[in-house]
Amino acid sequence: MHVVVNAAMSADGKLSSRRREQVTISGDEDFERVDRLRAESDAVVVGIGTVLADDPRLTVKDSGRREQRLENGQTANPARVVVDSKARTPPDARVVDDEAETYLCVSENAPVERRMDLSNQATLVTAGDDRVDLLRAFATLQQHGLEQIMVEGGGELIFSLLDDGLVDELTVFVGPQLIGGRDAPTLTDGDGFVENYPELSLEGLEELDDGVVLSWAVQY
Ligand SMILES: NC(=O)C1=CN([C@@H]2O[C@H](COP(=O)(O)OP(=O)(O)OC[C@H]3O[C@@H](n4cnc5c(N)ncnc54)[C@H](OP(=O)(O)O)[C@@H]3O)[C@@H](O)[C@H]2O)C=CC1
Ligand SMILES: Nc1nc(O)c(N)c(N[C@@H]2O[C@H](COP(=O)(O)O)[C@@H](O)[C@H]2O)n1
Repeated sequence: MHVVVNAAMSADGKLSSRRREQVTISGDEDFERVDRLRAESDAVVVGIGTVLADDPRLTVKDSGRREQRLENGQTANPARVVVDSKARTPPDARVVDDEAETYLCVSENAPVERRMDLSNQATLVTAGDDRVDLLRAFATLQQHGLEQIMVEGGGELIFSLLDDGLVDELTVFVGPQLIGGRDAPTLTDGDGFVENYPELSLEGLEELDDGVVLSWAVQY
């Protein structure tokens, strides 16, 4: 399995504002790059915080790319994965519509009723008692044939994946705005590291739109 985290942050490292509403940070060229990356992936992963905040589709936008996937014997869109311990994904969320297959990673303690409600729309992967055990959940996703994984956020999930040593590459578009706010989500939230900080080795640097795309390999 190969895991790439891709996100867009403001020049001061924020993924969105303190209101936790979706903020457009990428420009057209970066959204094209993101669409290419989605089209090259077997699955696009987000946390439940992102689903509740953004109601994302996580589909490939360009029809030519979807057709190319079909010609390659793949589904038109990559699978979508939501990390959602308590099965809080709303049944009418776009991420569980019929545009693509969806996996919901839940914990053992997710209410049975909510799991039942969602089980017609998504494949449930149960891992962890109260919180999703990412190592186990990702191992199960791999058993389902999902090898090339793109994680889009948010900051809580990205931190945990780094903490568990699951991230191979980190790609960040740094956009030309400042968002600020001590409570605004950053690229890596969670508890934060106090030692054994993951180290990054710079692999690429590209000017796009009015910002820059930085690509790193993660070294544990
Ligand atoms: N600019 C960008 O590129 C992007 C921006 N965003 C922005 O980020 C914000 C959302 O980010 P955030 O609030 O951090 O939410 P996340 O999407 O990171 O989801 C976090 C939630 O995932 C659940 N979860 C389950 N298991 C784990 C685990 N092992 N580790 C971590 N989380 C786990 C938790 O909820 P529970 O316990 O209930 O399961 C947790 O609160 C929004 O404002 C959105 O707009 C999001 C993506 C990309
Ligand atoms: N790459 C990128 N740039 C931004 O400026 C963004 N705000 C995001 N957000 C991510 O994209 C998801 C929306 O996807 P759909 O367009 O609905 O398919 C959103 O939920 C964030 O994960 N990304």
